Amino acid sequence: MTAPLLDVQDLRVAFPGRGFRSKPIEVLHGVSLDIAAGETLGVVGESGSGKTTIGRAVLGLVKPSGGRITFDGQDVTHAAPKDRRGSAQDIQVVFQDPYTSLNPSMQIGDILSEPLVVRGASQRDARARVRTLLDQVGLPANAAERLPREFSGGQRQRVAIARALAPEPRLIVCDEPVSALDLSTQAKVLDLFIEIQRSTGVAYLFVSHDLAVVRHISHRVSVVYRGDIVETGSADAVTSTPENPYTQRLLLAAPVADPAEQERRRAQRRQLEAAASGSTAA
Ligand SMILES: Nc1ncnc2c1ncn2[C@@H]1O[C@H](COP(=O)(O)OP(=O)(O)OP(=O)(O)O)[C@@H](O)[C@H]1O
Repeated sequence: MTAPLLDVQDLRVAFPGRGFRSKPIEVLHGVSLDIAAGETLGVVGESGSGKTTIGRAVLGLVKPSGGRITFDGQDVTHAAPKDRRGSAQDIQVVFQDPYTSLNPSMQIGDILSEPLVVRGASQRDARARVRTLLDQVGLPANAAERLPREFSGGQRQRVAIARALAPEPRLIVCDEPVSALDLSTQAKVLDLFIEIQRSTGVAYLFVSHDLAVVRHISHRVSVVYRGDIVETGSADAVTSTPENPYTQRLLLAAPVADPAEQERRRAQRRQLEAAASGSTAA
């Protein structure tokens, strides 16, 4: 078996407690996951379960208190982004909110070319790469001379995706990248992620609270509950016939169009909750 591109073993993260002399609060209690080159792992769970913290640890933005993160064979557990030799470029991010993640005073062309020029590309090469990137994410070439505010939410997210793609990463951490978009725009942006993966072979760590979204985009799915991964499997298995009671409840809580089906799920969920009361989900 080939080694995974990203290997996270027994990851623990603790944040400082609030009051003076209060103990650190552990929010990840030993999370293990791996992602192969070109694969999408969906990470799903309710708000506060620890999904974003997993992504931030992989990016080197929070310090693990235990465990090990290996990227392409290199131990990056304690390396801040600037100390990560090759992998600083190799792991990029797309955040949830395209309204705040782009510098409002910079033209799109500069947002996309700046990291390339910093890495030594000539202005001419950077401009050519910007044209390719805009085309890759379905934006017109003249977008380069415009400001973020001239674009819709979906288009801004396309710019954020182009920015992540600029250094030709091997992994993109996608943190709820479609949650701020309306449903039809969500579908288009998800399809764009899939198309980009087919053409570039990039892998995604795709964080979302929405099972339907992770089902659409992921090869495999890991379910996080209160800082632990309680189930990992193929996207199809986890999102249609989950084994873990917490995943079952998450699935039953997902909105469905048919009111009768909605009521059936509500009743099933009540049963599961009654059965789970007094025990843990894992
Ligand atoms: N910088 C921080 N300092 C202290 N506590 C934090 C910090 N970041 C996150 N937490 C806490 O860690 C836990 C997990 O948060 P995290 O943002 O990873 O969850 P999440 O599943 O991504 O939730 P959401 O979907 O709401 O973003 C939460 O209890 C949160 O309050």
